[in-house]
Amino acid sequence: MSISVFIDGAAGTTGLEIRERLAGRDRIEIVTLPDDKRKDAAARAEALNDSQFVILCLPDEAAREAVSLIANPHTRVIDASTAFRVAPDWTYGFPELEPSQQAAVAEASRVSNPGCYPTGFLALVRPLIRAGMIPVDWPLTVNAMSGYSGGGKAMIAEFEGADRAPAARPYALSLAHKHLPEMQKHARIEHPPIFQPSVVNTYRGMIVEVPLPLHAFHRRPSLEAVESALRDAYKDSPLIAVADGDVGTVSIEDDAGTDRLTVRVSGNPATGQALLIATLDNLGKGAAGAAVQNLNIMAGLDPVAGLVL
Ligand SMILES: NC(=O)C1=CN([C@@H]2O[C@H](COP(=O)(O)OP(=O)(O)OC[C@H]3O[C@@H](n4cnc5c(N)ncnc54)[C@H](OP(=O)(O)O)[C@@H]3O)[C@@H](O)[C@H]2O)C=CC1
Ligand SMILES: CC(=O)N[C@@H](CCC(=O)OP(=O)(O)O)C(=O)O
Repeated sequence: MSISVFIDGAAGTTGLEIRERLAGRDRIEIVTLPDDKRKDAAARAEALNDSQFVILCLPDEAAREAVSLIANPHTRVIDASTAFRVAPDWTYGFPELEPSQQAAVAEASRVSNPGCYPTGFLALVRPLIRAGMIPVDWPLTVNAMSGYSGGGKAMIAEFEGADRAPAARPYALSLAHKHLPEMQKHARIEHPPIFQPSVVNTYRGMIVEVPLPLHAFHRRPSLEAVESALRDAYKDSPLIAVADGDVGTVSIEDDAGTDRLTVRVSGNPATGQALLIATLDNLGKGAAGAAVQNLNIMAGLDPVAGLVL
């Protein structure tokens, strides 16, 4: 028996990537609307209510509208937007985040797909906070860079249309990026981190970095202990891996074009300063890959079916 999956926003950057991952899959019937109906509220309401699963790849306001159009208890929703990521009645769709999270996603009716930057940040810090290595009241900082597809169709047009697109553009300089509430809530920390991203002139890929002064933590964990805790957290994960050996060089292309996320632990043992680094694809584990992983889990299918490993 197959499942029906309506992709609302299927013509957008994330929607197209989800379609690619679902195309040709057994047991999945993809529902999309013709171009002249894709913003028609009545047509969307019908597809939203007739499908077993819907994946929303829309701006926040349109995602909220889509959820309000669902008038039955059967349709299960995965929302790729920021709209519901800290909503108490939604399940956060990061199956690797906690030992119980995959089971929670499997049962859920409403799943919020994580933001791309929080995916990197949480993969780096949540196991260390859970293990008591990073104190919950520590003022964490995060620096990151993203390919320009992270800003959707509008930013793609901006970078690809410009005579001279910037090589790198730091932003969110007022330290109020929309991902802060999500980072704080799901890391389970007392203060939002200082988060300062940059968009760079490449289509896809991300690097997320968290520096840690291990010498200042009351337990003074070693670099080896930090790496071991992260390795333990992801030992059974098909998508998240902790890199072996010397970190060497890191590039934004490392996991671009895949649904993987790689964690690296670097630093200076003499000073007790660590640098945690995650690479991922903003459109892979940062968006479409995660949405398809959540769909697979909710539908009782192989969690990584259709993903690029
Ligand atoms: N890009 C990324 O790396 C990531 C994106 N996300 C999130 O995923 C969501 C989609 O982002 P992204 O794909 O980048 O954005 P895009 O702008 O590329 O695509 C959004 C799509 O939604 C359509 N749309 C807008 N309003 C409506 C409406 N009322 N009804 C139906 N369709 C509508 C747009 O139509 P039109 O084509 O006419 O503009 C467009 O096709 C956003 O919430 C974003 O924050 C999450 C993680 C990463
Ligand atoms: C480069 C760029 O602009 N990136 C986006 C985040 C992309 C993402 O994670 O999407 P959500 O909007 O769903 O959270 C930004 O910083 O707003």
